[in-house]
Amino acid sequence: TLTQNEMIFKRLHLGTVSYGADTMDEIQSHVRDSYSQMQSQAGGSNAGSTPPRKAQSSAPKVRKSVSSRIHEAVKAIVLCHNVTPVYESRAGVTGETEFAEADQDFSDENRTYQASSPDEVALVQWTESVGLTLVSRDLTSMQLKTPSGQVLSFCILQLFPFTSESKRMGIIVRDESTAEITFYMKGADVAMSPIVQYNDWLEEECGNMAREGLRTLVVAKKALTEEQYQDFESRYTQAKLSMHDRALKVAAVVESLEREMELLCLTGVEDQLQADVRPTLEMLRNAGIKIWMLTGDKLETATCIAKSSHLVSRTQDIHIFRQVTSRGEAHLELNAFRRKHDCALVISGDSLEVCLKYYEHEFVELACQCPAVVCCRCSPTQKAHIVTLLQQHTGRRTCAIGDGGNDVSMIQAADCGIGIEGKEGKQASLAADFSIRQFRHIGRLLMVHGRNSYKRSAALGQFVMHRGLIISTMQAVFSSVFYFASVPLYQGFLMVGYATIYTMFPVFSLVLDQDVKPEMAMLYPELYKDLTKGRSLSFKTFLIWVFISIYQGGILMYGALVLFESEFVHVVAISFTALILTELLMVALTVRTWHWLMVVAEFLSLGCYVSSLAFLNEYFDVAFITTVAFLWKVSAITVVSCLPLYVLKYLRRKLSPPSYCKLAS
Ligand SMILES: Nc1ncnc2c1ncn2[C@@H]1O[C@H](COP(=O)(O)OP(=O)(O)OP(=O)(O)O)[C@@H](O)[C@H]1O
Ligand SMILES: [Mg+2]
Repeated sequence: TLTQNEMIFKRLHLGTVSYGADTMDEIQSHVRDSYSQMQSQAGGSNAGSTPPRKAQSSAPKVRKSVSSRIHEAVKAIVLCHNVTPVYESRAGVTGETEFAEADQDFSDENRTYQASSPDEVALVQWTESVGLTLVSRDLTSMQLKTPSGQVLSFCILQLFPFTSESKRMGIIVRDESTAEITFYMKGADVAMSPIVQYNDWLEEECGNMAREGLRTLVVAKKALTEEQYQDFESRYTQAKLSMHDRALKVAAVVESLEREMELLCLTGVEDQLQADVRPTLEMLRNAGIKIWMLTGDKLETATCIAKSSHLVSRTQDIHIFRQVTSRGEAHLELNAFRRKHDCALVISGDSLEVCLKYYEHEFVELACQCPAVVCCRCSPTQKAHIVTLLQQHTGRRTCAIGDGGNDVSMIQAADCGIGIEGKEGKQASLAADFSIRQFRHIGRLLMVHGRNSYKRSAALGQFVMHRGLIISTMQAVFSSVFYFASVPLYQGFLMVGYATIYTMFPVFSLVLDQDVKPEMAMLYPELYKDLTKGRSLSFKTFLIWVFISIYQGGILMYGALVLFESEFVHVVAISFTALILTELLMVALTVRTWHWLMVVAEFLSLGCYVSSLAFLNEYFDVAFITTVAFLWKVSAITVVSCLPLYVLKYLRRKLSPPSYCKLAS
């Protein structure tokens, strides 16, 4: 999520030799050599009567040369994936798509690779750069092009797709020219190391690469004889047809194949940080947001990314939670961690599982005190689990940000899910509440839009309630004065007008209100801290508004009754006019920054009301409305209902100004 997902192949390690960016041309020449050799061999044997298969197997097998190992590794990388080359057909432009397909125009310049995993695309792109190109793929076959332009065809017999749980993927292919069947597999080191044959370098080299921030993948192969494959296939089909525990049985059959595989190579792919990740994380931290990084990556890679993104500052201590498997170990590790202070925590998914099983409460409590937490090798379900756990234990709001399919469950578990749309597809952004294109946009999303959304919804919600409650209070007072007679105070169009054109525009214009300028909100993320206390819309503010509504409703009604004129219509005229004015003034009181549309809305409402007086002679006595007595009575009542609030607001501003006011001054 923090990285661009634009992976670049950086390193290939074969156990004894390692190739970096500057030695890639060596690989290229090795690949070219081995294919030209094969071609000449094949050509020679074709002339004779020996089948090509024989010619190859008779090659010296004693100790594999570096060249052949490179060749094997590159071949494995180019075959073991789920990538499809796609051709931007130029014919498509002229409308001759069919022709282009029949033509099999595998030209290099209009080929792009498509896959759900950007890692795999990087690997296949790299093999293209060293000479072995994947030119086409369909459900059952793959075609490769060698440096000399020859096209090799492979039949895909089985494909075991990648899942975040298994952390590996496999494929069984048959070479069409030699009929050799090979099972290739690649995956995370934790998943692969129990599978491959004994070796003494894998773990160490993996760690070394990961510490540089590279994403590592282990590639292995296993040659299968025809009989072995047939046996496997029959068991596999049977397992797939079974009625009970199908997933388990299928997994068991596949596992039976994943044994003693020949380790071919270790690949390192670089994934750079996105733009502005550091300042964005900094901003979020200043805003009082606690950040947890949950990733499927290896511990070392994750730590490296956490450091380079300044999630953990350079000077900060990092506590790496050791691998634990039992209750006792977890207890010891937790105690060791408890003794450290102000120290970032890095923990792997498996250890986390154990800790949560036995010491859920203690662990969450300790982890919440950390300035930063990194959980690596998390499965998607674990990510979601952590989110729900934090919600339950801290009672805080959680926001989950993710960019891949493996983040969907976490995004859905969080109170607010944010998806980043990009190289890894749209799954995350489709599952999310908000979708952004880059991680850095989250700053503005929270600080500006989040702030406004919260403040405005709070203001609008409470105001709509106030508008309804004040008129109900007036009716209640009116009825009670007249011995609970069921006489409606306002009738017909007065009610309709009150709810619509007289008060609608100013109240709704509150959605344009903002307390802080966007630039200010971005510059001082500390302002966001106030919001996290949830004070804009709480029981307290609700009751305050209820109180205001009752006070104002009471004043308006009693005022009108005290200044009672001989006729009932006068009470209605005075109280209703005062009511409309009160509403408009209250909106003006609530507004923090005037937008020109708000001013328009206020005057529009007032204008509507005044002009409609001409038609309201059914309810009002028009002659009375134009008198001075009417005007002063209305003004007096309005002032009594609104002035105290203005005074209170003024005093509050002076005595305990909200933090944004301090900034503005
Ligand atoms: N296509 C693949 N084939 C084989 N192994 C893979 C493939 N993609 C990823 N892996 C391995 O599986 C591990 C877990 O992958 P997963 O997608 O769960 O997380 P991630 O992509 O590493 O991290 P993040 O959670 O940040 O997206 C990876 O670290 C990698 O080692
Ligand atoms: Mg991923």
